This record gives sequence, C-alpha cells and structure tokens, in this order.
Amino acid sequence: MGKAERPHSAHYGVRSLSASAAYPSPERRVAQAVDALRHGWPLRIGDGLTLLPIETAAERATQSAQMLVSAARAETLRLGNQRAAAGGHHPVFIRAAEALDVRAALPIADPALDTANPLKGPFKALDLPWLAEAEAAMELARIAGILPAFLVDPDPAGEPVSLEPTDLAAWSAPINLSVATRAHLPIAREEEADIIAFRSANDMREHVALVLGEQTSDRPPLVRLHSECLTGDIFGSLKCDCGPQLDAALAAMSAEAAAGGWGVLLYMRQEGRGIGLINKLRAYRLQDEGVDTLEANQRLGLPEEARDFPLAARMLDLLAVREVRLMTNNLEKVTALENAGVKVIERVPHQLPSNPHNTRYLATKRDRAGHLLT
Ligand SMILES: Nc1nc2c(ncn2[C@@H]2O[C@H](COP(=O)(O)OP(=O)(O)OP(=O)(O)O)[C@@H](O)[C@H]2O)c(=O)[nH]1
Ligand SMILES: [Zn+2]
Repeated sequence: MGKAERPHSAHYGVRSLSASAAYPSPERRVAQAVDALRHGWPLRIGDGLTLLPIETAAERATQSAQMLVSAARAETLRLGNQRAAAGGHHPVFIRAAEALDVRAALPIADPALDTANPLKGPFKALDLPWLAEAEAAMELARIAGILPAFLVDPDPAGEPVSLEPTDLAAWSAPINLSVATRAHLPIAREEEADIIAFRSANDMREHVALVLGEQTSDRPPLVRLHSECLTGDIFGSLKCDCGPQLDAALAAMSAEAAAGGWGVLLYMRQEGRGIGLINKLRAYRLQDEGVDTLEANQRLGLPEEARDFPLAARMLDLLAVREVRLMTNNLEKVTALENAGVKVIERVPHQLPSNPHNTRYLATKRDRAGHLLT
C-alpha cells in the first residue's frame, strides 16, 4: 500500500470554502446573478436596489408600482421627454399609477406586445439614484439573454442574490479565458485543420478557433472573427450574410493554406451581436413589423452592438498570433483588435453577394453602422 497520508482539513479547502460562502468573489456573485435572472429570482445590486426580472419572474404574484427600463424602452412608453433628463442612454426608473404584478408589467418589458396590449399607464419617470447599479442590471439582463426590464422593490421581495456593479469587470475579463483542448478536424473546405476550444470558468459560452494549414511564424495568418449566427450558419437564413461569409472565409483560408500560408477562424459564441439567440429572434420579429436591425435592438432596450472583441484578442494571444490579415468590412473590429494589442497588417474586404431578404440589413450596416460595403 502506498503511503497513506491523511490530508489536513485545509487541503480540502474547508476554510477557504466557508470564507467564500460568506464573501463570494465578484465572479461568483455575477455567475449567481445571471443564474438568478434566468430563474426569475430577485437581485440586490449595491446597497439599495432590489430588482425582479419581469420576463422570467418566478413569483408571478409579486407586485410593484416602480420599474426599471432602458432609455429606449422609456421612449417607446412615451417617457421620451424625461429621457434627456435621465441622461440620454441611461436606464429610466418609472412609476405606474398603481402596483402591477409581473403579468400586467410584461407589456412594459416586451415590445412585441406594444400594439396588442394597451399599457396600464400613466407612468412617470423618477430620478434615478443608482445609475451604476441600474446600468449593471441592464448588462446582466443582456448576459442572461432576457428582456432588460425589472420591478423595483418588489413585494414580496423574496431572497435576493447580492452583487456590486463593479463585479462585472472581473467576471468578463478576457484573462479568464484559456485553451481547454485541441484536436485535428478535417473539414469539407480543408483537410489540414485543427480545432481549439476555449473556456472561461465564468461564462458558459465555449468559443472555438479553427486553424487551417500549418501555423508558421514566417507569415501572418488570414484571420476571421466570426460571431455565431445560428440562423445563418446552420439553417442558411437569407436575412443576413453570416452563412456565406463563414463559408467564404474558410474557402479563402484553405486557398491560403494551399499557397503555403495559413488561416485562423475564431468562432465566437456571441449570437446576435451579443444579445443572445432569443433576443435576436425577438429583434427579427420587430423587423417584420418594419424597423431595421439597429432599431430593433434599441426597442428591446438592448445595445446595437455588444460583442466582446478583446476576447478575440485573447484567443489570438493564446494561439500565439500577434499579427493578422483581418477579413472584415467592419472597421470597429480592426480598431478593437489593435487596441487589444493585435497588429492588423491588412484589412481584407469580405463582402458577399446580397439577396432580396438581406438587402435592407446590408444597407443598414453600410449606412448606419459604418461597414465598408458597396
Ligand atoms: N441583434 C441582431 N444580430 C444580428 C442580426 N443579424 C445578424 N446578427 C448577428 O450579427 C453578427 C454578425 O455581425 P455583422 O454585423 O453581420 O457583421 P460583422 O461581423 O460586424 O462585420 P463583418 O466582419 O464585416 O462581417 C452575428 O452574431 C449575427 O448573429 C440582427 O438583425 N439583429
Ligand atoms: Zn446572421
């Protein structure tokens, strides 16, 4: 028998476990907060703000006359005149004439109900005493993939998950990402390919990179940052250009590999420019009613663009890629990578033919989002 050594209790982390239960780390508090939002449990952010997510609220009988909504949502609720006073894009704290339960409050959260459900107004915009807390709530809703609207000081309050607004920075820091595994993955476009999977303890989304051809330090790779688009990548949706862009990027990298170079495709799980699949599909529904891709996000109270490009820089760093030839029409990606320490030695245009379903989408990207498209 080997040497039996009975570990001291500290080896099991008993002390640190109880300490972390009493004082959870910022990352743990955010993870618990995101989980709470998906379950519809309340949050307490900072010292004074207790919030219940209207969309998912587990306790349906909970009521409040006070709510927290995004600036864009407040505008749709005709609280637009108070918007400037509330600080432009800042969330808005509103009060209804009477307490509403979560069912009655849902039309405040969900723009899909704007035409069908008359709102139980009137509402009044109040001073927002906790700006950082309110902004953290909006960001947490985006991360959780739910509608960003909350009952404030709900009754009954329930047991809240507590966090500080500053906790988010530690949770999302790119340094948390590491390589989990790597394997050979011949694909239709290129048999000489590897897949590398990345993981962060905080975020359940598993990003991957494909390396096509042989990695060499002699030649900077052709690189594409592709953001997940389930509808375009898998189902061949015609509403966007993601599917053809993905395929064309792999084809170009394969040609590069055949010419002695190599390519790196980062497949980033930032669906819907970071608002998640369900909120993207909600945006599609609003687009069916006539608004464009950017307005749809705004009406949901979500950012037009919420992707984390420093995370892409971290993935490249972990792959030891310091210089890239970047395939994109979006100059924001170039700037974001450069700011995160990746040298973009060339921007390679990546425009694909349009179709009747995505012409408006592409025109909006060109005219309103500054993409270099013809
Ligand atoms: N919220 C939202 N996201 C969309 C919509 N259409 C496509 N997306 C997402 O947009 C992302 C792709 O971003 P795009 O803005 O098309 O292109 P880009 O990556 O910024 O720019 P390029 O590098 O030039 O292709 C994917 O995550 C898609 O899921 C939409 O109507 N609404
Ligand atoms: Zn798409």
